[in-house]
Parts: sequence; structure tokens; C-alpha cells
Amino acid sequence: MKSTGLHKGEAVPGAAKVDPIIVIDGVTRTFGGLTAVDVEHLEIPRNAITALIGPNGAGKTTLFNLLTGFDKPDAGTWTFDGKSLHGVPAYRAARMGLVRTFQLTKALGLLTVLENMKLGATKQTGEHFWQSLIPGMWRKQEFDIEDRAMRILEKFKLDAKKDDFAASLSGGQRKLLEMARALMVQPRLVMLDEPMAGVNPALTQSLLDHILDLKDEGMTVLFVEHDMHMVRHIADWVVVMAEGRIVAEGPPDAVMNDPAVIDAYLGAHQEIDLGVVTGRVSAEEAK
Ligand SMILES: Nc1ncnc2c1ncn2[C@@H]1O[C@H](COP(=O)(O)OP(=O)(O)OP(=O)(O)O)[C@@H](O)[C@H]1O
Repeated sequence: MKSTGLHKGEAVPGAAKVDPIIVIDGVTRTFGGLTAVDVEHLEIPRNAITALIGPNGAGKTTLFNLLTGFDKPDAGTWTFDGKSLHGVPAYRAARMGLVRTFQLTKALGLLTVLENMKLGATKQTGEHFWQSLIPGMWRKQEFDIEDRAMRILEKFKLDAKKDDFAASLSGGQRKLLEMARALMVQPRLVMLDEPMAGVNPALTQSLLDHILDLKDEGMTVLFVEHDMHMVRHIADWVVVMAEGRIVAEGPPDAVMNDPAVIDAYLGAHQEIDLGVVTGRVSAEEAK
């Protein structure tokens, strides 16, 4: 079910949300003379699926990197659940409940699927010196982590592969593993960078279902995607970036029919099904 009634007032860039989980103010990031991100104000609605779209080089990944502590802005502030995340490194953001996946998957090929999952767990008692002196406590936690990992792997139908090296998985299975691993920290916000890129059509539906499940389980999802079918299908809210700025936002149908968006982004691809551009749909199927 699509979530509606997410914003207050008009659906214009910077629109206030009824219950925002992320609030961004004046965030800029430049590389030399290039302004990659220049976001005046942006709110991401809680317990909804928001798509961040825009042409190549619009600054989507850079914004993801900033929000998750993988990069530092030149200026600006942002909060997650009312707490400032400025200067908070990625591992601490993950502990606070904000995790992300990458455009190119970061599953560690020479670790098994289960080992990758265990690495995703934070707040490990073993990390604390004094607690690590009580071995029983550590073992109990190790058991709980493995138990949780197996439950998530079962859901993602990767349980039979738990002892396989991540390198032996297909591209799509690696994406599933990356998403599964992100869930090890019991996040409140999951950020996915191009979850569909390189995913074999056979796994597409299962990936979409997993993303929809995250919302049903109470999580918030923010994802970057070039596949407009997917955006239309699962997004409750769409934010459009071009040249570092937010140029439009609103419910998917309204945004995708907005002439400014068509100019800034969809223009060149209007006639082509983007599934064809990403290789998910053949030109014949798109007709
Ligand atoms: N580390 C960097 N050093 C220099 N320039 C960078 C760096 N990272 C990003 N840029 C530049 O910043 C701009 C925004 O890039 P970014 O990767 O955020 O765009 P994007 O919207 O994610 O694009 P795509 O859809 O192609 O992934 C681009 O012009 C890019 O070349």
C-alpha cells in the first residue's frame, strides 16, 4: 500500500513533512570548483519509501555519503530523529539506526555469507573490553547474532548459501546479501544506492518485495534509482535532484508528469522505457 498524506502544504522543493525522520538544512559539498551538492532544505518522511532520482552527476551519491558520514560537507546541518548527525562517522550513524548500501556492492568476497552477516552486527558486547573478560556473555551474544543472521538469511532465501563465499554469489544475490547485512543493526532508516542496478530480472520481484517489507516492518527507506518503473511501483514520495539542488518533490505520479522534471531529467529518456536503459526490459517488451 502506498503511503499518502506525507507532506504539509504544497509539494514544492523543501516541503515540510508531517513526520520527518531526516531534516537537512543548507548542506553543500564542493569538489574544487564544482558544487556537487547544494541542498537548502529537505525533509524525508518517516515510515515511507522515498526515491531520490536525477541525471548522472546530480549529486545523489554524494548526498548519501554526506548523510551517512562517509563524506564531510563544506557547510550545513542535518538531523536524524531529531539528533544532529553532523560530524558523526558512519559506524556511529549505523548504531543510531541509519544504514546504507552501496552502488557497487561491498560484500567481502572471501568471507562466507554468514561471516558477512556477522560483520554487519554492531553493539557487540565483545567490543567492550571489560565485557570481553566475561566469556560466557560474549558467547551468548555470538549465538544471538548468528541466530538473527540466519533468520534474516532465511527471509532472503540465502540460508542455503550461508557457508558459500560471497564472491560465488550472482550480482543480484550480492545485492540481497548487502541488504540483509544492513538489517543486522536493526535500523530505522535504510538507504539503498541503486538497489536494482545489475540485478537479474528473476531476482527483481524478490528485491522489490523485500524493500516493501521494510516499510511494513516500520522502517523508512530512501533509495537512489534510475529505473523509473521501480520508482513508480514502490515509491511513496519522489525527490528530484539536478546539479546538486532539489528541483522537485512530490508523489510519484505528480513528479513524473512535472514539466520541470521532464526537462531536467526524463527529457532524453522520455520515449524509452528506462528498464531498457538499465537492461532490465528488452526494447521489444517495452513497446
Ligand atoms: N570524490 C570526488 N572528487 C571529485 N568530484 C566528485 C567526487 N565525487 C563526486 N564528484 C562529482 O560530483 C558530482 C556529483 O556526483 P555524484 O556521484 O554524487 O552524482 P550522482 O547523482 O550520484 O550520479 P550517478 O547517477 O551517475 O551515480 C559529479 O560531477 C561528480 O563527478
